[in-house]
Amino acid sequence: MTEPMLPEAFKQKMEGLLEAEYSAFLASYGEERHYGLRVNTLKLSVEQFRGLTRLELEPVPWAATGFYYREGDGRPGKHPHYHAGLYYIQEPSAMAPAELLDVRPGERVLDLCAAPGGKTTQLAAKLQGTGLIVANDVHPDRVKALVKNIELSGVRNAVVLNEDPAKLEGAFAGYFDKILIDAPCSGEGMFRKEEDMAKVWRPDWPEKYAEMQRTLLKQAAGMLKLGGLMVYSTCTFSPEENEAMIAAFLDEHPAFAVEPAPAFGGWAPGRPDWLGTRYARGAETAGAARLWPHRLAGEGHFAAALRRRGEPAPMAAAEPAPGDRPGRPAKPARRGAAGAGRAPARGAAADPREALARFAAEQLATAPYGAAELECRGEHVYAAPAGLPPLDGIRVIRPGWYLGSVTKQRFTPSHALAMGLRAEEALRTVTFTADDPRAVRYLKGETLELAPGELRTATDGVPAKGYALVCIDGYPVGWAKVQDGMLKNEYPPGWRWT
Ligand SMILES: C[S@@+](CC[C@H](N)C(=O)[O-])C[C@H]1O[C@@H](n2cnc3c(N)ncnc32)[C@H](O)[C@@H]1O
Repeated sequence: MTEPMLPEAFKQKMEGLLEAEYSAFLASYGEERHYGLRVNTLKLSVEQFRGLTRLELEPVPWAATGFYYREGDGRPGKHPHYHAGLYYIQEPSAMAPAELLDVRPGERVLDLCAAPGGKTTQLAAKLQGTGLIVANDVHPDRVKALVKNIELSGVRNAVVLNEDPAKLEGAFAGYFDKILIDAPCSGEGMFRKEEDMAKVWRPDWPEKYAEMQRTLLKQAAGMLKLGGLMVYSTCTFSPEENEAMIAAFLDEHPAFAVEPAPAFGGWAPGRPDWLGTRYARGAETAGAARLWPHRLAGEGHFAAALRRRGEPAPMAAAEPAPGDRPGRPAKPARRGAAGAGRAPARGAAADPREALARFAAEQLATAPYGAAELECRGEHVYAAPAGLPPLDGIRVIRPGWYLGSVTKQRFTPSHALAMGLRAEEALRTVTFTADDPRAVRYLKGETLELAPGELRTATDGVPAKGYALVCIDGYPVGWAKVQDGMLKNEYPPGWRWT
């Protein structure tokens, strides 16, 4: 491959920093970039995916669900399995920060700079549908991509916000077990992947971004529980945005300490020797991780894990009592799985939850929203994860899993509902194999004809007319309405195969 045109000032700076290692660093820009994907374990296991795909996968040493694939080895971004959300295409070193955050089921997690959602979906997979993940990004356009990726991945317990973190500090003070700050940065680790980044880079960018990063770190710190862990990461090499950021933070926040990064294959320690004597706790930045493109198969990253010392207060885990959340409707009559069986009489009341319960009874085998709180915003119904604080005054894009909308007391299921379901949770399913041309025709939005027996029902006696969950190799990709052996396509226009 041809080397990207690296800015002269960048080369000089890196040569000064890396000294003897610089020639190996520079040579890495002449090598092929690395392609990666992460299996979405919300949908299937790594073994199941390996059994399904023809991609040749090599493990990423630091991510159990991460794999390298070869460019030209099919196009994973244009495959029916991609539309089923079976994997997320992610640069391998970008998988490191979420691994370092060590998220466990049941935790409350914040992804502060989340769009387009690579790390949000990675963290959500670690939660396995338990606890909750708040995904925030300040840019309205980028939030749209974040929502799409969360929905494609079938995440049920995410809340998506579009806020300046300053507005989150009050609502979420001391609330989260884990926080990821994947900070906006000068992007020096992107030069091989996106040449244009090298063209626009300026020598004063590290200082400019450092100012933003300092604020983000401080804001995140206030939202972390005692005993909680946060990871700060960038895809850049400059010490100003990395070791100096962490050292300054430690000097100002004595309650935080660096949790030393594990020694995964090729990970290098932070470089306190680049800081001089300016910071009292600079030496602790050796515990951060540097992923260098000349030392491992990845484009480059920095990540530091910071533990807030102290035991979490016993009250911190308490869930608010039902109805305790100002700005929300009073808690509805509990729905849960039972809601699927008991449909209120048609036309009895205008509560959107009743239309949802009717839909669940007629179209689903089980109502899959579990302990979530059903929340209505206008005609839209969401399943919000339990235990959220009031979100008044905060721009909430998704208060939870978007289930669908109600017009004239009729519930229309969302695409997000289809993507978050498992095939066995629908009463009617139609499955195509990924090789069946009808899989792509469905993804293009075409109406399809079914052969006898192709419509599967969860039990005998389910009417052949109604919503069917269309699956590829057994994994949902969207809705269709079945009538007289025809599949009327409900795949949303913005998602279609082009
Ligand atoms: C490195 S990207 C995040 C990538 C993302 N974590 C992923 O893995 O897909 C940084 C993000 O920070 C967002 N951002 C910039 N300033 C921000 C701020 N003050 N608060 C929250 N997000 C911000 C940008 O819009 C951008 O999407």
